[in-house]
Amino acid sequence: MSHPASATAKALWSKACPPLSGDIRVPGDKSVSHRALMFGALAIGETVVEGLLEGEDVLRTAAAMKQLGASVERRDDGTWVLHGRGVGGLTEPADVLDMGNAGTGARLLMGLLASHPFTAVLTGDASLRSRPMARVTTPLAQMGATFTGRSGGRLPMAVTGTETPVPISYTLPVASAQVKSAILLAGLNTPGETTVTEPEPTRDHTELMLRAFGADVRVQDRADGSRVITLTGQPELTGRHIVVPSDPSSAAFPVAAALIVPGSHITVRGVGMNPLRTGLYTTLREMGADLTVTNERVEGGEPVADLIVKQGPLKGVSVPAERAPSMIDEYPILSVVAAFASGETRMNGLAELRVKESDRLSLMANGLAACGVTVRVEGDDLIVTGTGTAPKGGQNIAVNLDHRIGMSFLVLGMASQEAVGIDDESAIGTSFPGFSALMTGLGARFSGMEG
Ligand SMILES: O=C(O)C1=C[C@@H](OP(=O)(O)O)[C@@H](O)[C@H](O)C1
Ligand SMILES: C=C(OP(=O)(O)O)C(=O)O
Repeated sequence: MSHPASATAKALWSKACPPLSGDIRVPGDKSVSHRALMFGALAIGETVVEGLLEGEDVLRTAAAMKQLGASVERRDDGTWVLHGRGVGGLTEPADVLDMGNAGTGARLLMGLLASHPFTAVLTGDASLRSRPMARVTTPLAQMGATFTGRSGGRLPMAVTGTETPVPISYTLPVASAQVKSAILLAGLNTPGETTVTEPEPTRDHTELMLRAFGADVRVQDRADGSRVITLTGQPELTGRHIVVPSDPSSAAFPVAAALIVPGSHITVRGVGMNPLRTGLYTTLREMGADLTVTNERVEGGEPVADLIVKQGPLKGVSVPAERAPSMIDEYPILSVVAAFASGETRMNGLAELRVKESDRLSLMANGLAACGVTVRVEGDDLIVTGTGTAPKGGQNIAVNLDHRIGMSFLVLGMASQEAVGIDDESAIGTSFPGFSALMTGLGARFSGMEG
């Protein structure tokens, strides 16, 4: 589905640039930031969040938690302070909750609301209003919540939580941390044990952070690779200090740029290295990338490391479908890197890419083809064949309200023969505020005009 650009749309062009160099840090992790705000709003006492991502998606979650009765303030030093309502203590919002572009914000919030006995209405931008919500409403309805949305289970949607939620045991039909988290968040205000079984492990920030706040969350890894997560309902969550690591999904863009712009050498500091998030980095190393993971440490309970990246020759690889959950948001930028590698890169099992902020599978395939890259889609697989040389470029791409599509094509332009443009730079602010300034600081040549 195509969406018109936002009202604040601003075009941006990217052209071939000199070698990138510099020592940078990217903004905080989006997944961790959403959860820090939601759990802080449910905890008793004060929660202080350092390094919160101040991107549009997360700011929408902050606003929603305020509308639901929590105290959420930003201090002048950039830390965020919450005083929560206690589990089950959220209150009916006086107005619609507008979650903007954020699938994570909307779906996790639907989980929270499912076990609070009042009605709230959720909406979002044209992209979020086109995304499927049945994946969360189906299990949450089993717990007792009622949903009245548009056809196809889409936003705007009224969520009426139940006063008497029942715990469920649910097996995810798709690998989705958002669905898993929505059920666990509903389970917080539900008596008894709520259990989610995931066929393949997905990012576990909800489990880790809930435990840190004081909940009883048990995780069992089964021999067949599946994982069973059990939450004991109605815990008392206690406010805590959270340090948000830099987002590995954002770091992917400067890392990719440094791999393809000739002569580049950069360092990206303090990147989150949760093993359920690092599939891209595994893949890049298999492609022969000169990528060193160094200074591994634990900061604020999360593994982080510095990444040292140098440009060099890359070769095509086959990325197994089982790796998708650990790099689901990184396929757009991987497909750009693949366009500069020698030979075929086959990215297997990307059905979920079709229901992100846009149909990322089609947008990347069509945009890369327009830029002169040999690319095809077979079923749910994306296959990019590179020649080890720079693609032509020379296109203006409609990003369709999708930040990752926008950043991916700007990175492509940094090393292609002709400039590459995007129609809407503002979309990038959902996950990576300051992207353009940070990349320009490394050496990127971005401008409002073609050429
Ligand atoms: O739980 C999360 O924070 C996220 C889960 C993923 O979505 P799915 O659960 O739909 O795979 C990912 O694409 C999204 O950016 C963030
Ligand atoms: C898919 C993404 O986010 P969300 O689902 O939260 O909109 C993303 O950030 O790439």
